[in-house]
Amino acid sequence: MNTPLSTAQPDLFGSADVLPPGFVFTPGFVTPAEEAALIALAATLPFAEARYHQYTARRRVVAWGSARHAITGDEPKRQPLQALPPLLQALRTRLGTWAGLAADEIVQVLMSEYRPGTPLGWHRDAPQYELIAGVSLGGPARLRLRPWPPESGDRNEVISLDLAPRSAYRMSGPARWGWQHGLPPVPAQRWSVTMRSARR
Ligand SMILES: O=C(O)CCC(=O)C(=O)O
Ligand SMILES: [Fe+2]
Repeated sequence: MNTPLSTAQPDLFGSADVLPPGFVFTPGFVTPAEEAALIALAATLPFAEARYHQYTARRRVVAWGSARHAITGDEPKRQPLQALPPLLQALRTRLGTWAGLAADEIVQVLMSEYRPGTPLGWHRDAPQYELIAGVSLGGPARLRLRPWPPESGDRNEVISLDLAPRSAYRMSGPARWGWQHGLPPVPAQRWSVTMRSARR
């Protein structure tokens, strides 16, 4: 059956044919043991709320990367990439390989913590970045995507994708530049690790 994007049904979540071009999703990218180790690492990190454009985001983040590549320039706990913990260095190499990047092309690593009930508002990532790749840990989340700018498509055309724990996603091309994304409030504690290359 041919299901239009605007009425994507729950049983189609994760199906590649309903995702925007340039969006790649894969379940089971990390093992439960790797996930547990990353969550244990998170417990040691100095998460803080970050200003995101004009508002303070409710998720808390830790960022590694040069000042030039900070999302907004005012993340409270930004650290150099050389200070990236070994577990995240290994993930940077693996996620980069999966996303088609050399590890050194990834100029920013962001770990985010979403306490239960925390949303992430509609946005496109800052334009100084090109490719975005992320891994989900802990609780589930539903990623929503809508065309951007609005006149480029049907504004009611919202695609939802369940981001299962341990899955990975990658956004480039149209999915990255021609769509916004956001998360409705998460039902349970969740972490994500997102990585970005510099805009070419
Ligand atoms: O938590 C996620 O997987 C999404 C994060 C995101 O969209 C971002 O950091 O820009
Ligand atoms: Fe984003």
